[in-house]
Amino acid sequence: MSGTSAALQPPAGAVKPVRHPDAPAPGELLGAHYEHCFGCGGGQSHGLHLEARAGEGVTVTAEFVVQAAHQGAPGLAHGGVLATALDETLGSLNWLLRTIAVTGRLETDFARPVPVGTTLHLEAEVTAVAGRKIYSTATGRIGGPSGPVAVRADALFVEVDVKHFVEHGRQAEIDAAMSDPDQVRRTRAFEVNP
Ligand SMILES: CCCCC/C=C\C/C=C\C/C=C\C/C=C\CCCC(=O)SCCNC(=O)CCNC(=O)[C@H](O)C(C)(C)COP(=O)(O)OP(=O)(O)OC[C@H]1O[C@@H](n2cnc3c(N)ncnc32)[C@H](O)[C@@H]1OP(=O)(O)O
Repeated sequence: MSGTSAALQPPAGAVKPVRHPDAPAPGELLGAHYEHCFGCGGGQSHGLHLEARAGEGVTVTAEFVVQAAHQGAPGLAHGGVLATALDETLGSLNWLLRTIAVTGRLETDFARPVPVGTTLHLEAEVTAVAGRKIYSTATGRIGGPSGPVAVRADALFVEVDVKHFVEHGRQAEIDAAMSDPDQVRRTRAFEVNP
């Protein structure tokens, strides 16, 4: 079962998501939203290095190879790391909406153990939008993109202003991000709403 809690049921009046006209084309790699992101950044040696790709509509696909640093039980991925992979994949959907949003709620099902060395094939889509609330769902499959579902999640992301990060982040990292032209360009790409 998944997505059963009332908090993840879109309210009456929710609408279908609209892909932003300047969204990356289907098939395009999205790249990291922040170099030091544990999910997608290249600057975290034990991070997930998850690579997400734009799909059709408001969908993405992503891959994550489970490393020894990601174990919970011997030779098996830690559930929290798998939840992170789902969260990161769901978060990358915001590239297609060109909206900055953070995870408010994430409900995860763990259906099969995931051994170290496995490639987790993820796919995610936005199912509904209600004001600042973005409803989405994701699956992670093993053994190939059409293999059995090992993990799945339903989520509610909440749209925020870039001020959210500037006000809450530690000053040293905020200063470094704001003085990095590439980071500023990437963040601005989200600020233009339809
Ligand atoms: C140039 C320097 C800047 C550098 C920035 C760098 C990059 C920026 C670009 C992109 C990065 C974007 C995101 C990161 C991407 C990927 C990482 C994966 C995603 C994450 O890992 S991200 C981290 C984990 N995440 C958090 O760190 C959030 C902590 N949290 C909060 O910051 C607040 O909690 C917030 C903002 C969520 C809401 O606060 P708020 O005050 O803005 O709004 P409010 O509470 O009014 O909620 C509005 C409506 O959402 C409903 N709602 C809220 N929460 C709910 C819940 N849990 N369940 C059910 N409904 C919920 C309310 O019920 C209401 O609904 P209604 O409108 O119907 O009343």
